[in-house]
Amino acid sequence: MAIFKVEGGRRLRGEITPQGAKNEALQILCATLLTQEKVIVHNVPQILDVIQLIELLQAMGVEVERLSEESYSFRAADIDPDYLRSDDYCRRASRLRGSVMLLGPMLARFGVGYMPKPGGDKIGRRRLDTHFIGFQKLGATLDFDTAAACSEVRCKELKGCYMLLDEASVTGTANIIMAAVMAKGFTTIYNAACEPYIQQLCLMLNRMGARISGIASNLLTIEGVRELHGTEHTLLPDMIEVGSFIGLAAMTRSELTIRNVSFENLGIIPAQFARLGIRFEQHGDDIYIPQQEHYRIENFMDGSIMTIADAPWPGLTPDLLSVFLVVATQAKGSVLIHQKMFESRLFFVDKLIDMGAQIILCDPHRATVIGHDHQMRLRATRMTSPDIRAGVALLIAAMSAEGTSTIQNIEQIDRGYKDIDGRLNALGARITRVEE
Ligand SMILES: CC(=O)N[C@H]1[C@@H](OP(=O)(O)OP(=O)(O)OC[C@H]2O[C@@H](n3ccc(=O)[nH]c3=O)[C@H](O)[C@@H]2O)O[C@H](CO)[C@@H](O)[C@@H]1O
Ligand SMILES: C=C(OP(=O)(O)O)C(=O)O
Repeated sequence: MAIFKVEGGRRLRGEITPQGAKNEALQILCATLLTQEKVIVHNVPQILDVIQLIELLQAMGVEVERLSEESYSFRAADIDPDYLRSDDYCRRASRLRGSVMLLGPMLARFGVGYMPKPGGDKIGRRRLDTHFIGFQKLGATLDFDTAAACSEVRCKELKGCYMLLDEASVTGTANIIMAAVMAKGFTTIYNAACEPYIQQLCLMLNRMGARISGIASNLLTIEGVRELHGTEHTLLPDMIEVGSFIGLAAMTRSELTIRNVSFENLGIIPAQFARLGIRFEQHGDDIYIPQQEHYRIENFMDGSIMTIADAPWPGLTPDLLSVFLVVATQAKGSVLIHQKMFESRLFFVDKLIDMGAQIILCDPHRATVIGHDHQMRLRATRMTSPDIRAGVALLIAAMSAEGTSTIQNIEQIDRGYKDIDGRLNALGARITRVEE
């Protein structure tokens, strides 16, 4: 188990380029199972979740070739569906959330898929109803083996249909799309998630020969085709990393340029940071954040206290609320952070309170933050990273704090952020990785 020792109070300076997007990578890598031809993927981030998914694909029989540091080719010509019943598969698949998206492609191509309870962040209930109801509507049967805690989906032939999803689940939508691309006839998915990563998946599938229309909206129509072919795909920059770096720059009063952010795919994220009073400039596809001593949270137009809340895309992604929360602790003014989707994602505020932040956890979903306006520095402490995003929020807190903090369980951060210590140290941070 490794820990970070973080020397706080250092200002950073320079340029940083976001990694390829974690949550897009997980969808795209699963989609490579949909064809026996070669699929080349560029900008693949070297993070734990992605590495584990690549290893899992290899164990399933996918030929994987690393073409360069961040480019891979995948060829799923010789898949053994029976391997998915093995303990080895269950052990590997249950390490990450993204493995749930193996189900749709397996069902589409081999008529069967198995899934143990997936891993991922422990941030509250994370149900899979949307996935399974979608598969059932397409004609699959679902069996749950209680003893093995494993679900099996099976079908002879998938048939297109109309479905209105009970919620705009991101991985659920991706899974149903991948199942439907080779189903017979037309599938219509209403209340589909439509975030850029889903758009990217649809664009890639269309390049492979699928017929998906309505991309970028919440109403997708898919005309099933007999087979899909190989293609090449480049992952978008990780918008959660971009947001984390904006927050980091503000909190540590640093001057940073974030390169090649794909601004048009950041949606409401930059505007929400602007409402916290953080200034930045868009230079082409870069974001420049000048050094700023203070940032003042806006009120709503009627004078009431600002709320920052998550919502399905094009609303604000829940994955950035932990970063917004930590950044607000040094803003001027107050804000209510409302995490609507997950019920256990705000508990990490206890640590921030220990560090001297003024936060009231109103209930599991809402926290009120009263900013210090940098009049009082947070105090260094020892803490544990509970999930990827809280982990990075605690890292940001530690980097702004007075003294040296220790962060345990940094594997959680490594799941989603590539070489975060090395990349931030190159900008002037002092983060030491220690194996314990
Ligand atoms: C591997 C991956 O891509 N993980 C992301 C994916 O997880 P994942 O696809 O698992 O998350 P879902 O979109 O299914 O839903 C997340 C949670 O939000 C709730 N919910 C969802 C949709 C909705 O319209 N209303 C609502 O309340 C669900 O009940 C669930 O509790 O999307 C989440 C929501 O953006 C992100 O936090 C995760 O990082
Ligand atoms: C919740 C997240 O990841 P996962 O769905 O993989 O647990 C995340 O990326 O913030």
